[in-house]
Amino acid sequence: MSRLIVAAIITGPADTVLASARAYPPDLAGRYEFPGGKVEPGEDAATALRRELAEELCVCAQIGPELANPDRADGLWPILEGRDMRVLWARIPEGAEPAVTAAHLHHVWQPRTHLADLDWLAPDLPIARLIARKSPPNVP
Ligand SMILES: Nc1nc2c([nH]c(=O)n2[C@H]2C[C@H](O)[C@@H](COP(=O)(O)OP(=O)(O)OP(=O)(O)O)O2)c(=O)[nH]1
Repeated sequence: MSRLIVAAIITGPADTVLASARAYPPDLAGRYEFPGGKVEPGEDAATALRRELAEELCVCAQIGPELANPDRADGLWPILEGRDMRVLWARIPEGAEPAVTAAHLHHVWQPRTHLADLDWLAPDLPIARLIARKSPPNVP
């Protein structure tokens, strides 16, 4: 069975959200995604996401509630290669700038209401559109 992917909606200053341009594979390079990765066996979604954000962005994130897919009872989002993705809101310390590591070419803090204007991985566009219409929750 293919592994679940978890990804973060990281909120930033002035009502922005972090979008990360993938570095690989070549056919996806430069397209934006929500940073995250595969859930390892034995991890829950929040633990996996904290680990992925520490590894890929070198940030210590607080993980908040899920942004469930309104069209599916399990709340998961269908993504590439027939996989499913769980999407969670997240926050990083004020002033922290995510590092660019091997996974990404760069990151942008995109105004939330214009999130869908970026060139997202195709499965992420409906997620970006929903975020643009939603007020972010409080992430303690
Ligand atoms: N992280 C992330 N992956 C996404 C998103 N949308 C989407 O279709 N995907 C797909 C792309 C990849 O096929 C898969 C994630 O794999 P990955 O390669 O980023 O995961 P990883 O960091 O754990 O893997 P690895 O390269 O270290 O082995 O999910 C998204 O918003 N964020």
